Amino acid sequence: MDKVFVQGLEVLTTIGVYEWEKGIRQKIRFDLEMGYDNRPAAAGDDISKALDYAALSSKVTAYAEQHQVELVETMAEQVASLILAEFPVLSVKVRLTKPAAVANAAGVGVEIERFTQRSLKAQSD
Ligand SMILES: Nc1nc2c(c(=O)[nH]1)N=C([C@H](O)[C@@H](O)CO)CN2
Repeated sequence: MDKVFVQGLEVLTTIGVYEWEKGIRQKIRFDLEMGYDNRPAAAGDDISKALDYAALSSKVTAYAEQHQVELVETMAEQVASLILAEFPVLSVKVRLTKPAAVANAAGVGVEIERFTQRSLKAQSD
């Protein structure tokens, strides 16, 4: 399957399980990978047939800035749902890194992958 990706999208938001985290904004980083058929866009050199990674990045940034949660798991799941609902993708992989959460670690976080019913059916046919 073709992919469109967004690497290292940084967002400042309020996220964390501890009380001290609920009154500050921390940097989180998204690496996103979407399953999408790139051939129609390439055939016509046509942005209207492409998955617009700039529009997708803006949506994810606005969502993450405006929604406060405790767990990185929750934010990753919500962003995956947002992308599947608002863009015509077949699948989405969301890797969410919290770069400053754990001393002596370059980053911690989660990675999830979710599929549309359409792509699951195509895989089983
Ligand atoms: N699996 C997770 N573990 C932890 C999370 C999390 O979101 N998922 N969050 C924290 C704290 O908020 C931490 O990031 C603060 O340093 C701890 N463990």
